[in-house]
Amino acid sequence: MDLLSRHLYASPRVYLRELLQNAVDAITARGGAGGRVRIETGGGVLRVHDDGVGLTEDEVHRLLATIGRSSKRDELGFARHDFLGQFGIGLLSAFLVADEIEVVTRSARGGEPVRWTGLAGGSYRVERGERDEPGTTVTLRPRPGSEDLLSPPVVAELARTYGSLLPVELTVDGSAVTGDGPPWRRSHPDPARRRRALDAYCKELYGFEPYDVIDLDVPEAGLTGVAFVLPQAVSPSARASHRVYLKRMLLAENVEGLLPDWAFFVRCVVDAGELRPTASREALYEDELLDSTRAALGDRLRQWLVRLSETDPARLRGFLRLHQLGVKAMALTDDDMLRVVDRWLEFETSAGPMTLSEFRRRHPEARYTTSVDEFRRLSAVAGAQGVGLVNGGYVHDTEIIERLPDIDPEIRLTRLDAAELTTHFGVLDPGTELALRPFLAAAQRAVDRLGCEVVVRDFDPASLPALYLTSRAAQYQEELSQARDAADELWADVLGALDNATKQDRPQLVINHRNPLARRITSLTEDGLIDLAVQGLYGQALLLGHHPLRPVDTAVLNRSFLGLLEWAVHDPETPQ
Ligand SMILES: Nc1ncnc2c1ncn2[C@@H]1O[C@H](COP(=O)(O)OP(=O)(O)OP(=O)(O)O)[C@@H](O)[C@H]1O
Repeated sequence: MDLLSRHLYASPRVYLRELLQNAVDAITARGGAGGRVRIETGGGVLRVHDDGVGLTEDEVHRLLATIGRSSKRDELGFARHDFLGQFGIGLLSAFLVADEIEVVTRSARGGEPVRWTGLAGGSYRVERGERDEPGTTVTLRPRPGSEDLLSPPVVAELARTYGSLLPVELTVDGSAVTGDGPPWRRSHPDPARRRRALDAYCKELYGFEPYDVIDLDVPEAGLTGVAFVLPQAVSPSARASHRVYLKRMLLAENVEGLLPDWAFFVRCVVDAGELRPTASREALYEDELLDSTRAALGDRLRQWLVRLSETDPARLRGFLRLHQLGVKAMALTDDDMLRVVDRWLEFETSAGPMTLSEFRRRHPEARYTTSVDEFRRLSAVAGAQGVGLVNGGYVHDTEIIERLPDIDPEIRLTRLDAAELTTHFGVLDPGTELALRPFLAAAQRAVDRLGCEVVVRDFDPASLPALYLTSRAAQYQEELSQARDAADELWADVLGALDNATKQDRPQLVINHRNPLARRITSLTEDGLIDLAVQGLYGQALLLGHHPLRPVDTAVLNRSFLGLLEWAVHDPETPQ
């Protein structure tokens, strides 16, 4: 008894739910229509009266006095469809708040009225009861310490919470608790007024005005309800929970797992006839039906979005601004969603914010980067060479871009290899090239030990003196050599063998011949100054491109900065 009554339920507040549930089931068993449940709180006791089917003395012994017995299962032990209860333990929850449960009942099938008194210790007695009409009255006297839970305001609140949508007439001390049933099933003169009523319902429940309201309907689960679209962005990792009624009795206000994980941008209220509760009635039982219901609800949200894209693009854009992460997550597995993203969601591109489909129209051979840094580094340069660049560095973006051929095999958006940009840069004419030979040799010496190669090219934007480019192969080389430094001997050997197998492909420092300062540097003749200037260009290109700085890079940057200062302020009288 202790195990069942104290360890199964999260809170003693459920006692009222269980009593209500039994009363409603008894009314259902009697044929349903016109049943009434009255709760009374006077005189320091709680009374729940129903005009349901009642119990004969025989049934009292069999059903009330035996834990785990229930009239609501069939011969094979399956829950009978129409009832809320099934486990035969619910009444015990009354022992959470009382030491004694009294049931006075008279069966609609005849026989004398009976009084059953159950004690928390496990014993019970059955006597003759007093009752004129068929039905049942359950009486609880609060255990010291539980008075509050049985007090009039708390009882009224609990009755409202659990029972306000029940299909019977329910009153607490004479005031009606039940009304017109689920708000989403009430009839309204026109859709606008219905929408206003549902907005108000959402506000009352969740405290927000919904961005939109989506009707839900999953016949196989006997489910109807509404999804309220949140008017504010939420973290996709926050588990969305929903208000679930089973056969119009509240199951819980925070049920998880009713919708697919990606649907974090809605809060739902649903009533389902066919979904099953766990024994504590605080969560949904994970079975195939819940699985398929979840999929069907996901489908419903998806259809809503696709429809919105066809009928109200402005509203869709507003929605996407709020909830793009959820939509992108959907697009990873869903083709329709991917089309919505392709057509409506703006990405960061070298031509400013733009949808992928629009961007592809303008740049049929566009490229994408897989990190924000790489995009920042190269978008201006790529843009100036006429190479369209999309930033695939934000959450889900690369995966989305790479999935585009699934909706159209013609789509060509390939990953940028920074080294390929140099193929768009102009080479110098042979005369200039020849004249620069001595400078190039000195420049190469200046950055040789930094593992980089110097070239001079002619490219836009002219304001950029130099650009540091790492090809993918060069990045791989760099990672390999860092791993080798950090690895122990065995792994260093293995990694070393790998290193030898790949061809040397070094990062490039591309000096821009179109930039006036860079051009003046290429005409320097003095070795010491070339050293400082080229290392300065190197450091500046690293910083500008947000490349990671190794200790050796920082040292070079320092050295060139101080050296150049020295040059700038040196006294022409003293030899350098
Ligand atoms: N108000 C009532 N009127 C008629 N019968 C009742 C009433 N309350 C309880 N019973 C009988 O007592 C049985 C046991 O009730 P109990 O609440 O323990 O379990 P249950 O409702 O069958 O299942 P669950 O544990 O899922 O609530 C019920 O199956 C029902 O036959």
